[in-house]
Amino acid sequence: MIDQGEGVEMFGERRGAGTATAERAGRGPKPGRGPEPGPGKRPGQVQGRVDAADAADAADALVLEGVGREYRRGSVALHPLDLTVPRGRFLAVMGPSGCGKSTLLQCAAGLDRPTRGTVRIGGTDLATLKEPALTRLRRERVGFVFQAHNLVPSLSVAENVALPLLLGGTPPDGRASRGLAAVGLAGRAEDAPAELSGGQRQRVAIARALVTRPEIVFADEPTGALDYVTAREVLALLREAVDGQGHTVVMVTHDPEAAAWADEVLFLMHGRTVGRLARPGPDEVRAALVDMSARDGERG
Ligand SMILES: Nc1ncnc2c1ncn2[C@@H]1O[C@H](COP(=O)(O)OP(=O)(O)OP(=O)(O)O)[C@@H](O)[C@H]1O
Repeated sequence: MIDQGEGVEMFGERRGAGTATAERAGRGPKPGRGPEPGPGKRPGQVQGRVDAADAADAADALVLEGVGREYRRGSVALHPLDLTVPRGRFLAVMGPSGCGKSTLLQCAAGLDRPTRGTVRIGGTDLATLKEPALTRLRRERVGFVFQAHNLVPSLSVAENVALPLLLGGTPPDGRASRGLAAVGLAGRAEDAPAELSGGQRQRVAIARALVTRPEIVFADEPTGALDYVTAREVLALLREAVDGQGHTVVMVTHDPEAAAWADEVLFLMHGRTVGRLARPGPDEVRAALVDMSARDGERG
């Protein structure tokens, strides 16, 4: 059974209608996660990054207020929802095909304009930005990891990682090399993407997504094309990006195993938030999905 929650704030800094069952039970972390935060720290909070915070850093990574998306009149892909993702958190978004996961991600990432509501990334209201500024925000303040890694085949691995910096006119200054080392590919910098395995390419895509130190990383089915072991490696990197480097990740996934790496799982159905779970294990995620479908079936 999962709790209902329309106004969704991770870990309930502003608790809405529902608080996750697992959270109430005070259950600890799952094995296989990254390191736990120390005493007095919020999950995923990294002290160094917080100490270095400037005024902009004080804002939540992502705030959605009443965000909805209608494609045609009467065809609502996303009913108005509220969602806050503080910095340094890892949120997974799940739900059956067509429930609005990609629509939510695209609106939140500034890839699509919602038909109502407000999206703020690091305090910036995306509706106030014209296309060039929005493009710049996506390039400099947002990281993307897709199922298809979207590496440029004619560029080397290192050049692919450096690309977001180069496009913004910023010299990489060793950041691409450090990013590649962080994903365990320091020795492959000069290779072409075609010379890497699928999992290695996805690791390059993660290094590229993090190279600008974005305020938020959106990952759409990042492990969808990977086998179990390789998927775990990729998820461990995303987890480490949050726990070790203070990044914020929002990941759409169909896979309960993948969702269980997140700090919180948000469940959508028919374009609405129908529940959330804090730090669930894969079996709890599976059970929640079954419960959701059963309740939906009862409603007919
Ligand atoms: N460009 C579009 N024009 C019209 N309807 C759309 C468009 N994109 C999505 N939709 C509709 O919006 C709803 C939500 O789609 P969305 O792609 O967000 O779902 P999803 O949960 O990501 O699905 P999946 O898991 O299959 O990728 C669906 O009913 C879909 O048909």
